[in-house]
Amino acid sequence: MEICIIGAGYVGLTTTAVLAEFGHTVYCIEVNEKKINDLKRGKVPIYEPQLEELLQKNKEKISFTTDIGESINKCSVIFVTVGTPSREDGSTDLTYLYSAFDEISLWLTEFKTIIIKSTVPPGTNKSMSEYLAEKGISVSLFNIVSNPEFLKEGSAIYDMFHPDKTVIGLGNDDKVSEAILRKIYHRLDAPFIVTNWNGAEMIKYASNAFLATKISFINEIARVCEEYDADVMEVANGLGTDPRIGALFLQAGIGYGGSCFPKDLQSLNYSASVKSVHTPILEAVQLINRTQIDSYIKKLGEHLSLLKGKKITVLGVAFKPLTDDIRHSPAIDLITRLHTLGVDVHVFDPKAHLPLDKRHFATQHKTLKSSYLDSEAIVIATDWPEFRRMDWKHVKASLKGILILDGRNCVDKNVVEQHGLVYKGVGRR
Ligand SMILES: NC(=O)c1ccc[n+]([C@@H]2O[C@H](COP(=O)([O-])OP(=O)(O)OC[C@H]3O[C@@H](n4cnc5c(N)ncnc54)[C@H](O)[C@@H]3O)[C@@H](O)[C@H]2O)c1
Ligand SMILES: O=c1ccn([C@@H]2O[C@H](COP(=O)(O)OP(=O)(O)O[C@H]3O[C@H](CO)[C@@H](O)[C@H](O)[C@H]3O)[C@@H](O)[C@H]2O)c(=O)[nH]1
Repeated sequence: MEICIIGAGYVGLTTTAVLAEFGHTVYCIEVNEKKINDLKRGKVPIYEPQLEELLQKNKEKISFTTDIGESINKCSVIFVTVGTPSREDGSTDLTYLYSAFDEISLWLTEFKTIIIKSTVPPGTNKSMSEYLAEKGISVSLFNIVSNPEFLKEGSAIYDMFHPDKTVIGLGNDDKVSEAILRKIYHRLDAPFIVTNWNGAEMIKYASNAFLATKISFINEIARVCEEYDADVMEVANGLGTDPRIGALFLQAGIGYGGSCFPKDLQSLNYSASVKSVHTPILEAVQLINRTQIDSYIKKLGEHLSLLKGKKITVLGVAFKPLTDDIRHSPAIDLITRLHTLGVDVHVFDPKAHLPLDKRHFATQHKTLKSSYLDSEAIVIATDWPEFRRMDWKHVKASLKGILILDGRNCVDKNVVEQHGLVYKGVGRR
């Protein structure tokens, strides 16, 4: 099939690569000219494992362009993958979605299936259908389908090839889109969950809210563990063996971040509140996450007695490993807090960089080893694989202090202690 993908971000580029691998011809349309020029030269603007290789492998089937009209004319299917960020009040900013629909509307002369992959609040697919109708476009010229995406950054390609389900939400009278979606995704071995527009939108928000709840739950349990000489890793292990609970997303740490959980929880909260639905669980999940860094700043203060003027190394800038994405990164929150307290902050991340407006908060090093030379303490803020297997002998010889504060519970406590260093984790004994 010939498919248009609007937006060349994490979701748009992954969808482009995977659908091309499935044999489709893909036109990836993006407003940012620099991104398109880079992509045309084979330069992928984000770091995501396997993405560059898969785009390169399928380059004959992929066109990158800023010209929406020319591409739409060739395609019967349009995926919309533009960003849907949060507004100040927690509501979702749908500006990019509306701008994409404004552009699509100019070229709707033949029937198209418009698939919204962006995460959008309940009611949005319906609103977009009405929006096109209000522009005078006949409803016989389009079907809108909600097809939320569940990939995780750092394993986006794998996740898109191996989803646990494909969710599609259809308009009331839509009898044709399910077959089209099944044809697009013919290579996937996963059940289809077919519901209405609002059902699909809610599945996406409920999924992210539930995952974030698991994380805040285990972080709260970690706080209690610390007071009772219990180890949250052992508790999570025991807890996760119950299949009704499940072992995943029970990793205690300095909190969740990223481009999805923070904004999607706020958005769901907002969608509920405008209908006067009280959501104490969602609020508690966010409160725990907002305050999770506090106790680790306190631990640093207790160990070093005075933080002001001390040299401390933070390992990690990205919100999670295997990505250069820094949106809502807890590592950056931590760096910001330490900078505000007068700490001389030094950082290292294998892929991510501090944003321009926060570059002066810390010295960012090009190598791991140079980042901790003469530091009083190391704080692990992102669980990159290279931090798990650090050369602890070298660390001990290079540090001025002895504290390793593992904000992701990702390094071996015993190995660290064997090297004469002091280990403190999250909810650890
Ligand atoms: N990042 C993830 O891991 C992930 C996973 C699942 C779902 N989602 C959801 O998918 C959506 C996209 O997320 P993302 O992280 O890929 O966003 P992103 O910000 O990385 O990419 C969006 C891209 O769309 C482009 N764009 C905006 N308006 C456009 C227009 N009118 N025409 C063409 N291009 C346009 C932007 O320039 C940008 O490059 C969001 O709703 C997000 O919540 C993201
Ligand atoms: O046990 C855990 C698991 C994750 N995290 C943190 O949670 C955040 C989010 O991690 P993850 O969910 O792995 O990455 P995302 O790429 O944000 O993916 C989430 O958000 C996407 C966008 O909606 C969804 O598609 C995915 O299904 C959903 O997992 C990161 O800061 C992680 O460090 C923890 O603290 N403990």
